[in-house]
Amino acid sequence: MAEEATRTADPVRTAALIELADVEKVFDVRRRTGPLRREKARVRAVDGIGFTVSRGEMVGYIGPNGAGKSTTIKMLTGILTPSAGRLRVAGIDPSRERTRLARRIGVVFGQRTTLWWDLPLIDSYRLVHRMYRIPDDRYRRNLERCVELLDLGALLDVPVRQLSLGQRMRGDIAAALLHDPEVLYLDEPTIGLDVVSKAKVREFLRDLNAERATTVLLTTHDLTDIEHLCNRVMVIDHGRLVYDGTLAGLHAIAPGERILVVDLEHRHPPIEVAGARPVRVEGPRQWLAFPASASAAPIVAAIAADYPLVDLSVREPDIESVIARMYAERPTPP
Ligand SMILES: Nc1ncnc2c1ncn2[C@@H]1O[C@H](COP(=O)(O)OP(=O)(O)OP(=O)(O)O)[C@@H](O)[C@H]1O
Repeated sequence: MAEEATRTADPVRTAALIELADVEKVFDVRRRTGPLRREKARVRAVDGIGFTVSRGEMVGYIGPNGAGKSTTIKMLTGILTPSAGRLRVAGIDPSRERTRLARRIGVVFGQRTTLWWDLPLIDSYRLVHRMYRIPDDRYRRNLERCVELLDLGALLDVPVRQLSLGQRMRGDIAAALLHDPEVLYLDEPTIGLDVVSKAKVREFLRDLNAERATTVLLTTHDLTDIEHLCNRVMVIDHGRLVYDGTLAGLHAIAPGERILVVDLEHRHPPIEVAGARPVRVEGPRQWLAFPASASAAPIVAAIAADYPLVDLSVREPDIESVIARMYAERPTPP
């Protein structure tokens, strides 16, 4: 895994658009230690991270809650200044030249909107047009393209606060792209969206990357986002980069399990079938775990042959459990 983690620090990769070397971010905080007592403490949110991302890459940046993902993204946009280390985006030091960098990057936060809440969607785009001083023809071209591909036509005159979460997210993505950024940071872009909206957003991002070679750094708790979009994934834990490689490689390090949820006609003792183990029984519903790398088909066929099957579904392991398993298998860092 150490090899994987250093793979991208290769200086030969010259087309690096995002570069971090030994980057740290330390917060000084005051903690309550009693009714009237407060103590100074230091939180090392990012602890010596180094990686590079080349032009046109789509990279997943994942890790448990509090791992340091948002802090990294905030440093990459210039909102936060690193406590130590070197950081460049498109050759620019983000915290020193935040305004210049803003013309080269786009940012979308799934949990927050950058659109004007009370204004119709189109007015937000007009404001972005002026704020970024986007040439008129370029603005029109980009707007038309986003409206068509993100299906925004019927929404342009609707105040943002009346949009559904999925509509708002598509609106936010368009706003982040009107000035043709080279780098797009996406923080949980599919959180809370229904299956159709998720698919739409993913398809749009894939096309954007294919057509414009936009570099994308994506944080998400949804493994399917990574599966559909990223051939590289970086895992951060306690402020340190603990994995940098393919998603398949991550699964291989943390051989997870998938869960088969089986609905039978009636209550039944735990199902016995080769290749899966029963993990839970609740009335007529049973849960069986099987290796993520195995096919569900033979297990499903065997159950259908021997049990009164009504319905079934397969659940992917959530990213937290994949990562948790991965950590359980690796030695604790010094
Ligand atoms: N402004 C701040 N002041 C003090 N501590 C902070 C601040 N911002 C973040 N932290 C701390 O830094 C650590 C990393 O936080 P960060 O928000 O980067 O994690 P994250 O990986 O984005 O988590 P999540 O998935 O929950 O969003 C946490 O311990 C957090 O409490």
